[in-house]
Amino acid sequence: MAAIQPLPLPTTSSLGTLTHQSLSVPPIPRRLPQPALRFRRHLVECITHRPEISGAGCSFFHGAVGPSLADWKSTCAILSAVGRGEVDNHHHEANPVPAVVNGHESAAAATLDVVQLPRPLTIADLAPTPMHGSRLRVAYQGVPGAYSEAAAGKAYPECEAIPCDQFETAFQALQLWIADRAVLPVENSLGGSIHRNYDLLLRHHLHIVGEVQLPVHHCLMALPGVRRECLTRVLSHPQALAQCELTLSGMGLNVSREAFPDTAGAAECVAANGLRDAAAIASARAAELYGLEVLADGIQDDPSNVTRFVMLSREPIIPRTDRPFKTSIVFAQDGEGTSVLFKVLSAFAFRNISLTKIESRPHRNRPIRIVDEADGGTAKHFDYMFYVDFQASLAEARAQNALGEVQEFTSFLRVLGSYPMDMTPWPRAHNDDDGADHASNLSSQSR
Ligand SMILES: O=C(O)C(=O)C[C@]1(C(=O)O)C=C[C@@H](O)C=C1
Repeated sequence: MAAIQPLPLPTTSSLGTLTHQSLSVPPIPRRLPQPALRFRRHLVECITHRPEISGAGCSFFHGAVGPSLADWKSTCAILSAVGRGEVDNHHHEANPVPAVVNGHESAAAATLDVVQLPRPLTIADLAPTPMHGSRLRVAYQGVPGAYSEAAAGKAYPECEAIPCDQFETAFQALQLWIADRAVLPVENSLGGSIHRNYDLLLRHHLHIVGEVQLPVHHCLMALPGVRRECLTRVLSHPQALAQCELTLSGMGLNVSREAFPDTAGAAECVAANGLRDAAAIASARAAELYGLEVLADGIQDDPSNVTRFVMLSREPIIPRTDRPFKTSIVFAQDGEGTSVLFKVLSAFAFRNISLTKIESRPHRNRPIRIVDEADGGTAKHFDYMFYVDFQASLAEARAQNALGEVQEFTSFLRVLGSYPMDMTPWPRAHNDDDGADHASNLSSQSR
């Protein structure tokens, strides 16, 4: 039987972040080990069995990262060493441990040179809760210091936050049991909807089990000692750049805007590359983590800037009626023009069910419908998928009746989840009601 060698972990600019590539596992032959499988086995083992990786002091799969850039880098060094087999690899060579995720043998077990016979299910296989430890593993997009990491911590206090390079990676990590939950942004009060996640929600069969609303408070940060006059560019997530556009222009900076996959990644880039002409827009925590100095605090165009995140799970929760619930659905219209939409919306209006959100996305399987076929099909209608959030629990008869009616008018209807509303009281900003105060406070901080 061939000995299984540890594989290097993926190297990206943000070491330790799950990448989309690292999750794609090719089809499994019956006997031959494959690099991707060995990597996945190694990755799964990192998460489940290796105290030096998953324990305290290592931030690879954790929300809790040491306070400084040095902590983060030493973590990366440990991980690279583990990847190269420099740390504790006797364990791998002599006695390969079957990779197990939540009580299931992972696909990596198929690499062993033995015939795999089906084994009977045990009670442990049926348990929906994690079997690997007490902490829930929550996938988010970005690197430590990203707002999404904070949202994961708000949604699941004490969780292990797993950084992922793309939204798609976070969906996959959950689907492949590498994570137990995912927390992903869907809309921002200034920037609007995060369309990519709406499309991904439709493509994956996961369930919304909750929501969190996170106040987003942006800082402009640069290397210590860099002055505002030296800046020629500002790096950040496009949403963050959009949320600060007016303020940035008002600050009189002559800077280009450069998009990054996440705000904390932009801060890390400024720090790691010693960029003295660049600033990043990110959280105060990112400034602290990557050793940057805050030049201006609270630069979002609206002091009560907030991003709404959804919490995803492989299993739905059972809807209840003892507290306010929201239900999210997606449907395709099945008829001409806007009358279908009118009928669908009236199903909710007649039952006094409030809608909290409506979003339309191109119907990817049928983006355009030709009408007027008799005349050679001149007129084209764009076809859409509609996403609607309404304020009721699926356990309520009025919600069930409304959906029954919606089904009559639509060709496709899916419930994405019925989940408790985030009812956390809104923290009132000290200068909430006075935009002028906000502006003057800003300029004094940024001097
Ligand atoms: O870049 C980050 O820090 C993120 O968590 C992503 C994200 C987003 O996708 O909207 C989340 C919250 C803020 O609205 C800005 C960016």
